[in-house]
Amino acid sequence: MGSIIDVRSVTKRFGGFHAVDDCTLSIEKGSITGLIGPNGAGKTTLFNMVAGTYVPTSGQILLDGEDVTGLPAHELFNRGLLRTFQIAHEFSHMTVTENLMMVPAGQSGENLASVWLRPARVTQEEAEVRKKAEEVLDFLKITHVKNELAGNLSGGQKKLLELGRTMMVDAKVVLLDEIAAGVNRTLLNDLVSNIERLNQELGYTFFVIEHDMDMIARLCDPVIVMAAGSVMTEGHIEDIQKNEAVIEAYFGGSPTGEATTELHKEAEQ
Ligand SMILES: Nc1ncnc2c1ncn2[C@@H]1O[C@H](COP(=O)(O)OP(=O)(O)OP(=O)(O)O)[C@@H](O)[C@H]1O
Repeated sequence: MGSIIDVRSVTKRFGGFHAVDDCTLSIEKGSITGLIGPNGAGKTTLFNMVAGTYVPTSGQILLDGEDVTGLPAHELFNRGLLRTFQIAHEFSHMTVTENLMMVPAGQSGENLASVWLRPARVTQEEAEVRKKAEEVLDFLKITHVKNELAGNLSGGQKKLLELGRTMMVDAKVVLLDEIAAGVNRTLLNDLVSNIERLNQELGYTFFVIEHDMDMIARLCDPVIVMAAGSVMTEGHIEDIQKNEAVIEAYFGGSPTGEATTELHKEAEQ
């Protein structure tokens, strides 16, 4: 199918420290690719560069074959690359439907002048956006909470809403950052199946940073392992969990051994 994201020899330095160091990887179109690695491996820094939050010190990032190195997040958004964020505090006072409806408007640069000058167009657009929000709620099976304030949702429902926000625009690739954190197992199942449906039915590509190995094992293929700022290996999770170098990297990177225990636990199952 070809790649949708290509990271070519990307480095990010903070002072003299290489948080990401000559990193090269590709995300295949239509895949759900996981990114794991011990604490401090550079996963978040890499994500921040792919998502347009940080500009690489050197190297190149391509989105669907086009050079997007250094483009800010809103331009990447317009090209179909989205990242899920926690619902910000100010949005927690808005309903679930309102949270969904503000995604396209907030990004298209709709301003007060255009609202005054072209009220008919705005009304029609609003009706279309509301319809889209209803379709998203239906897809995610959360219509029953559409009038609930976002701040009142459970952790898992908030994650579904975050996922829903990516569906309000035509996403090509979605970056998921620790989406399983704070979600109970039942809602995690809903989350996993919705991500799989978005992938299979709507063709979304997902790039996922996750510490929860259960989530990675169920969802991601392939899995990329980062250590010390660059890619250590890539493959199926079963092979990764048996890889001695990966286990060693987890031991070295995690003095508490927590991450390693997670990795072993999965390998033993
Ligand atoms: N803004 C920054 N300024 C200086 N150093 C930074 C900055 N951001 C990250 N680092 C350093 O870069 C390294 C990689 O951090 P990063 O957060 O990317 O790792 P990670 O793999 O996401 O780790 P974790 O799994 O713990 O979230 C760490 O040593 C971190 O301290």
